[in-house]
Amino acid sequence: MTDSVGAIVLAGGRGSRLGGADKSGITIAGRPMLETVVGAVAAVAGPVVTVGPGGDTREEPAFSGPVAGIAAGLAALADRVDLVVVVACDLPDLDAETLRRLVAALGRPPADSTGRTATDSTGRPAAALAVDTGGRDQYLLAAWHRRALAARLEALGRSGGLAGRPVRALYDDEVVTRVTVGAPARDVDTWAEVAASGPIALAHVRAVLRAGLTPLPTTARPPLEAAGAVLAAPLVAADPMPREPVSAMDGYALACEGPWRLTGRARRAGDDSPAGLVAGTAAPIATGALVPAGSDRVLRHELVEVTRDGSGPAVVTALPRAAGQNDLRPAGEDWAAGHELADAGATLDPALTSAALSAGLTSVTVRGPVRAVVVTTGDEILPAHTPSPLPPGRIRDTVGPLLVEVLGRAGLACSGPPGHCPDTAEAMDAVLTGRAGSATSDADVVVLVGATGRGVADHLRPALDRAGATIVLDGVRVRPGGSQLVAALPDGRVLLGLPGNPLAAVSAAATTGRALVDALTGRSRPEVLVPVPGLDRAAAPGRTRILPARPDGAGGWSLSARVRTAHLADLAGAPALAVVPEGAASGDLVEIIDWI
Ligand SMILES: Nc1nc2c(c(=O)[nH]1)N[C@H]1C(S)=C(S)[C@@H](COP(=O)(O)OP(=O)(O)OC[C@H]3O[C@@H](n4cnc5c(N)ncnc54)[C@H](O)[C@@H]3O)O[C@H]1N2
Ligand code: MOO
Repeated sequence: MTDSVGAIVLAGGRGSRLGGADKSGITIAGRPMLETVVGAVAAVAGPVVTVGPGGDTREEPAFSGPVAGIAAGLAALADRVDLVVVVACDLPDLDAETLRRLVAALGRPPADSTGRTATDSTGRPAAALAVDTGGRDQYLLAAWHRRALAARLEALGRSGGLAGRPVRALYDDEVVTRVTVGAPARDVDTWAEVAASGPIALAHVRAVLRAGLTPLPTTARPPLEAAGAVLAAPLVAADPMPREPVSAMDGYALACEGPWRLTGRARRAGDDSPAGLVAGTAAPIATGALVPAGSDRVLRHELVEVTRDGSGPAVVTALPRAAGQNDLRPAGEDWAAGHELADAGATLDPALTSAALSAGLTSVTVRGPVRAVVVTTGDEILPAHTPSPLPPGRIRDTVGPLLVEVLGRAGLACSGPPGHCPDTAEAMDAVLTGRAGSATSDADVVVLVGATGRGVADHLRPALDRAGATIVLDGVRVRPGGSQLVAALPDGRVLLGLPGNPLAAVSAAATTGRALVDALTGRSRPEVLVPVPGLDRAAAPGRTRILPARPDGAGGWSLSARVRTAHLADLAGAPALAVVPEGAASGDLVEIIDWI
């Protein structure tokens, strides 16, 4: 009789080393890790129980750790099975064969002599535990005799409880056979490990860059000098708005009940007359003028009638429709001193810069603006203004000068015209070590166009190696722009490598360029999501597509189905790029990016 096998897949946890990301949703090699793991498990096990948010069951209490998760999974399996496979959801290389080996090892006496007491009277091990390539136990890749696992959990429950227990505790005092499974036991705990697993999903670019790059230092500057930068601390008003009681309209300042004798001195904006109003009197007042002491109301002149009766002062009477109206803006009507106008992460756009001035701030704490320089590569590239006829095989630079604008929209402030780097190792070394001129050495980010491929003329990767750079991102599962690259240079600059084809360069500048600014400045940025018809036809398997998007004149967007990447003609007249993930279906919302 063969033993029946069930499986517990742990898909909870806080992903603390992943910035709190949900591990099960992380895609490696184009596949969510959870899908890979469940696929492998389903090939060897009958009932499969996933434990975690959105799974079949959850640990009690939530986030109380893997041991509590395994207990919840076992309770859901009940006694339907003899053997239980226990796996974490973060094993992107797991395969069915590895699980079969673990299950098979349960039937044999332990291969290694643990010297511990057997709990199984047959002498078989209680559990078979995977060992990875580094010789480390992988506690969340194992097979168990169900009864042994149940007994072990019960024992742990009695001695200190299951919550927060390290998973290693399951194996203490058990007869465990270790099976060296090697590579399939690799787990993914950090974004660096995600990025090292080959081209990443476009959706992960932001998190990978945030984890792999150091934010720029903060500086305190007057608001106008910080325009375009990102707040590193909340923007807190120093002054109330308005600072003093002022009139919102041209009209009359009034004291107490009317009708009012018009005896007060007229007030203009900028007036600082100390004279007040006595009860029953009025004074003409301009928009923005300080309200005189003693007045408790302002009415715009459309709401009053002014009558002159003989030689006495004119009389101001409120019209019936003035009931309940008051055009006096008390101090602090819009905000009080100490009010938080914007959170850290907000961009000092012209509006927020202006608001900082309204709030009386003389200095704001910011990161950025990120300073960038564009360097094109390729011996075939001639300056954009080169007259015809061009020598055979040469082309004009059709993207460098325009990238400055695209990068600016993404939040990268480019200084000067693009530089050019010939296809030699020495020239590339000079760019990466800052010897290529002050523009490249002063920049926070060097944006390199071309040379991201692995062709005969591409010197970038060997040069990064020689420079001692750390590659943070090498390839994205996106078309166009798949070969893009981001590296941290030892001197603190960041290299953004854009693929050479012009449309790919623009597309990567608009998407990864934005994510790069987010990472370097802590910028927060909401995505713009819109419905787009015909999405299923636009989506492609295996990668995200970036397609030119045009307003359709009826409140929606239409996408270009086909794009050629060697020029920007297909982008002409398209103010946005649409990000169409693999598997996008009609009715889904897609992100659109205003690339220009
Ligand atoms: N064996 C493979 N070859 C290529 C692949 C691939 O997957 N396997 N991908 C292709 C794609 S897609 C792109 S994009 C490029 C990316 O390669 P590079 O970043 O190394 O780009 P270059 O080779 O330097 O240039 C590519 C193409 O673009 C033209 N170019 C470059 N700079 C400019 C410029 N400033 N203005 C106008 N045109 C420019 C250059 O002449 C090339 O024609 O790799 C493909 N190959
Ligand atoms: O980067 Mo290429 O399509 O992706 O032109």
